[in-house]
Amino acid sequence: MKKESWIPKDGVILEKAAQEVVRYEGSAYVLAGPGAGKTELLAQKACYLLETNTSVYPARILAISFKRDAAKNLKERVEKRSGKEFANRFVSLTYDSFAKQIMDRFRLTIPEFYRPSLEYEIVNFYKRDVPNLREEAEEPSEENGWNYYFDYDLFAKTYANERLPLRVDKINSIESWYKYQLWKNYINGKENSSLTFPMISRIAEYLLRSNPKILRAIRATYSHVFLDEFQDTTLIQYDLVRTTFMGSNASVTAVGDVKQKIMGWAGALDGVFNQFKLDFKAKEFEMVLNHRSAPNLVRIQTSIINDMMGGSTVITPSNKWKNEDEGICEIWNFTNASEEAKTLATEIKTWIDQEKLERRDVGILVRQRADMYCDMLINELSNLGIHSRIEDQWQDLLAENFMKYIIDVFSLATTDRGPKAWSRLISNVLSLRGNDETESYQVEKEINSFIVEFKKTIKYESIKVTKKVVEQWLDKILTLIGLDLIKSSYPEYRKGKYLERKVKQTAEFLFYSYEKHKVWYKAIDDFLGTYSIPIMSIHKSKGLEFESVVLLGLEDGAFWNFEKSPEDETFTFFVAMSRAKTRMIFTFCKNRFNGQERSKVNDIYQMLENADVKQFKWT
Ligand SMILES: Nc1ncnc2c1ncn2[C@@H]1O[C@H](COP(=O)(O)OP(=O)(O)OP(=O)(O)O)[C@@H](O)[C@H]1O
Repeated sequence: MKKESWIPKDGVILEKAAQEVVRYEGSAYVLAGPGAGKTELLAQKACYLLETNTSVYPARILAISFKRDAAKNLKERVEKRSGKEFANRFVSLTYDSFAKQIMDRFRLTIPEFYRPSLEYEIVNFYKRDVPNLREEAEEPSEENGWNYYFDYDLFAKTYANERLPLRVDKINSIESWYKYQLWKNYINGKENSSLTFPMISRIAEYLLRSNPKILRAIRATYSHVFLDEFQDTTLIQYDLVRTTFMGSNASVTAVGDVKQKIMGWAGALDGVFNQFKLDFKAKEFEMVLNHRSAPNLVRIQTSIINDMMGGSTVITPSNKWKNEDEGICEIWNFTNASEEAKTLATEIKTWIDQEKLERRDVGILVRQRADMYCDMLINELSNLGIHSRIEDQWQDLLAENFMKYIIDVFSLATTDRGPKAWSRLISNVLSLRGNDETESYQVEKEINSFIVEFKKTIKYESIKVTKKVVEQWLDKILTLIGLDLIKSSYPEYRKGKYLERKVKQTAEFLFYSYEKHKVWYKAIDDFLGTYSIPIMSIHKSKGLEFESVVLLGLEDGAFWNFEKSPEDETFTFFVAMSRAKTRMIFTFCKNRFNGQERSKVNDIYQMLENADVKQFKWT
């Protein structure tokens, strides 16, 4: 297709800056607030590049996101709009999987000291692991004049901040000595190495930097690179991107919102947009529309942005709304937590009934510990016949690459909603096996006869459904689809027992849903969360949106780190409040746990007051 004839997909109308970004050929960065359509812009740009052959065949486009479900969502949008064939050239990965794929693929070129064993374990390294490290290593004698007291927290955050190789001759402090020990122990200390993702990123970066041939090959693969949620990129992640693409022919487009930088605690790089601008000679674009939130919410968000950042940003709601005052934002004050739970449950039920909301249209967010903050609410909702669940574990599991096969086979065997699942499944299997449409008859026959049999098994009443039985069914489904192919097509499954572990977890969760409903078609929906109000931490809500949002516990206790990191915590609050399309409720509960105040988070309340957000006292 000619560039001039291309128009955005699905009837989407892009604002002027977004249209320019789609067609801009150089590297660029796009700053835009919540709901501006940053992710949507990347999907549209991918369609444009592929359909107009601006990304010249057979080059690929690489998109890097933070979360697995975000990467999957982006890929699906491109696939839906441009078709599988084009979408095959759109590679959508997380930072972690990008680094891991490079390391796994070129493992043998890594210098011995840093080369992990073929099978390795992925681990985390926290502050609490530092004492173990100290115990395991034989500490050097104290004659060197070093200060033997060091900050474990800082160490755990920065152990991989330096580029490899570590210089033995530069070991001049207890921290640098332990950094070296950590790499040595984790890589070579046991038969199988243990690696954290920051270590994997560092190894991948080192590998590319020291192997120009491999670097050239990777650069030749990608014509364009997209970086989503760029504000949260860490020093280590950025270093990998820079080594891979700075000075290459790839145009790199980074999108993000500095006001949603919520990974500061995890090392998000300050000033990363400026650094990117210099390194990639990138042009700045700014988008000013908010396609998500109702006008009154956009007004409040804008007031808060201007309080947070200074200046006088203007953000415009989209023109789909009828009135300027559409959108509710309120603070609800409670004295005790059981009243809070009862009131919220009753109100949520009213929203669902009167506004015909689906369960998934309501999002309940907490700063942390959803289990502790929401147990009463979960019970009260359940008393009213509304199921809710803490999404964190499901979110990651449902984004697994093998899940689509399992869900479609299961749905086809247990429900009557056939045609969509059927054509999706066949098309996914054909593409996994590298077959073309002419071979579809054979594949359809094979899968159909499996499903006919599977239906009988599932319906067979005397079968006692247990976790083990479900696990066996899942194994059979994956064997039908092609277990080896699944392993070879998705790099995360190539090594170790990760796939087995995830299949086991799927069986466990499916079984749990089955136990609740005792009929499979309901169990599948339950597993997918169709019947549940999602509850999650603000961090997990990044990139998501809901018709109505409740942020439960805008209190000192929940935002306990506010004094130490006011900026991070304010941005976190801002992420929460910008998830709402039409209703945003904050709650404060005086007697939660051992009593709550709002003095530490007073700045947030002040900003809400400045924006004329009203408070209500319920009890
Ligand atoms: N040009 C557009 N026209 C109409 N709707 C749009 C457009 N762009 C995005 N949207 C819709 O607006 C919502 C927000 O889009 P998206 O998630 O891409 O925003 P974002 O900038 O990534 O948001 P955030 O940073 O808050 O996560 C989505 O429902 C999306 O479908």
